[in-house]
Amino acid sequence: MTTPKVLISDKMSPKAAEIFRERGIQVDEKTGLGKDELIAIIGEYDGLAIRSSTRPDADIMDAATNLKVIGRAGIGTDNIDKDAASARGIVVMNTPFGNSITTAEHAIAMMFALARQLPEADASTQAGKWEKSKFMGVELTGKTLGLIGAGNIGSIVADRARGLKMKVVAFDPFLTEDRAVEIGAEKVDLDGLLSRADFITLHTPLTDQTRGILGRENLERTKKGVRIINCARGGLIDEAALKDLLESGHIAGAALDVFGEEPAKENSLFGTPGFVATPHLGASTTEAQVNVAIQVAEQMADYLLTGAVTNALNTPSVSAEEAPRLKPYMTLATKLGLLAGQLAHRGIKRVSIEAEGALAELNMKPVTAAVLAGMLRPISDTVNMVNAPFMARERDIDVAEVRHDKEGDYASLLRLTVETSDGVRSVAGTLFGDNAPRLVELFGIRMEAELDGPMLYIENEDKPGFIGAVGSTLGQAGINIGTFNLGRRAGGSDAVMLVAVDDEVNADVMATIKTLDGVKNVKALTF
Ligand SMILES: NC(=O)C1=CN([C@@H]2O[C@H](COP(=O)(O)OP(=O)(O)OC[C@H]3O[C@@H](n4cnc5c(N)ncnc54)[C@H](O)[C@@H]3O)[C@@H](O)[C@H]2O)C=CC1
Ligand SMILES: O=C(O)C(=O)COP(=O)(O)O
Repeated sequence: MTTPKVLISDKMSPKAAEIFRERGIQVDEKTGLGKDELIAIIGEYDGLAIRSSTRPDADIMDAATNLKVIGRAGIGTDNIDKDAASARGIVVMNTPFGNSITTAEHAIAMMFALARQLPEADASTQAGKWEKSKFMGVELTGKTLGLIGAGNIGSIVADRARGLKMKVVAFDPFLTEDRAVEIGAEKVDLDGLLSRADFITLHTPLTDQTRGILGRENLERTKKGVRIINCARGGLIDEAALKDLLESGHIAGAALDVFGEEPAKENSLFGTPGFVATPHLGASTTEAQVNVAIQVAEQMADYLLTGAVTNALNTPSVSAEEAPRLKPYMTLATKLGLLAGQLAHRGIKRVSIEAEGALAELNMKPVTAAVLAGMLRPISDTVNMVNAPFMARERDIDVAEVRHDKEGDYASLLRLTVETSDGVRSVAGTLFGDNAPRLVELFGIRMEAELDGPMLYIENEDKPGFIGAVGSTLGQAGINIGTFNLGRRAGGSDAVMLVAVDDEVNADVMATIKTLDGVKNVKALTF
């Protein structure tokens, strides 16, 4: 394996580079690159470690011909085109907890800043004005804090706010009543929150559903004198409406750490009375930055060196212990998927993926992803383990995973049962001695075959002389046979043959084989 190479393209704690080097990974740190500059060099790298400034999009990923993983030292991944990454098989991972306390503390700091007008009072005092009567504040005790988004950061904010004797109400469609009780918040709908909250703080990701969640209409429905804090993402609030409502006095204060356009060197809100701004500092503490740098570097190094996947947004997790055990099963799964996909004549409607024996004890999600990647490869040049589950869903393929407790004939077995409009057919395989994948059953017929290189699949009536006829047709065409794998349905006249050939079989030879007496179906396969 060649030494993987990682580019760190945003400012990060030196811990990240240190860890990459300790793990034997080459690392370059080049921050502040323009898009074209990044495109010019990204082809060299296997990994890209970023924060929020680098915005990897489809153009950058097209140039990133070796890129296997993008690691976000932080939480939000709205700066990464995840569909483009998935389509190219690039794993996207983040560090979901490393900066959450720090960000929650920033939201609380912003709340105090608004309640006591700290930034304006500071500027005025340092300007020698001593305007004691101008800066009349409000107490937090007894006030209602409305949380929009009660995930990791929102829950920490709720905990701190309760420590300040505030009443916490939360709007989050995914928050259960039990969890609301646990975090000490009352679950409410958005209207209830807008009408009751004295302070509103946002803690959702930026998605198509949350974009503009505090648009003009919702801002107008807030309680008069409300104070609003946004340490989540700029696109959640309508900035123009916020400015109008601050100027009209309906909103008493707003503190934004994040903006629709960043870096926000200019913004219409700047200078508005009651407005407080910080330059996306939510995650900027020494502690949080060390946490996320260590975590992102460890996760990326694990993936590049061992295949272990942690905190990925577009592919199932695989632990460092599981990765080496799963690897041969993934190869088996891909090969069986390829076989099933190549032999399916019509669109696949349903696939059942069954595990027996040792495999049934392992994490099935990556195995399923590998099956689907193999199965869809005949119809897609771009499918891979990362995007295969999405592609299967897009094609309405129903995917079922089944684990069997019972021991079968093999130490482990993987069986795929594929349903198309032509019927239901299954293939099964196992791992032999040195973890070598082997097919052991094809459409209910027992046979043992390695699935490798170009192969010919032939279904025929079981008649004397048939094998010889196939052999001589291939021989006359100058095609060398590697292995001949035969199987026969018990008691019946159906036989199947998988022939490993050294070279691909051309259309003329295929046509000749199709004319042999007893042939029912012929297909050229590749693995
Ligand atoms: N200012 C900064 O420097 C930082 C900002 N952030 C931002 O904070 C966001 C939240 O982070 P976490 O709490 O760790 O994420 P999380 O995933 O733990 O929580 C997000 C919550 O939002 C909720 N949610 C999703 N859609 C919603 C909707 N339509 N309405 C209401 N709630 C909805 C989810 O159910 C979830 O509970 C991140 O996505 C990131 O954008 C995170 C870290 C630092
Ligand atoms: O973790 C997040 O989502 C953040 O917004 C932090 O952004 P940053 O890493 O400070 O650019």
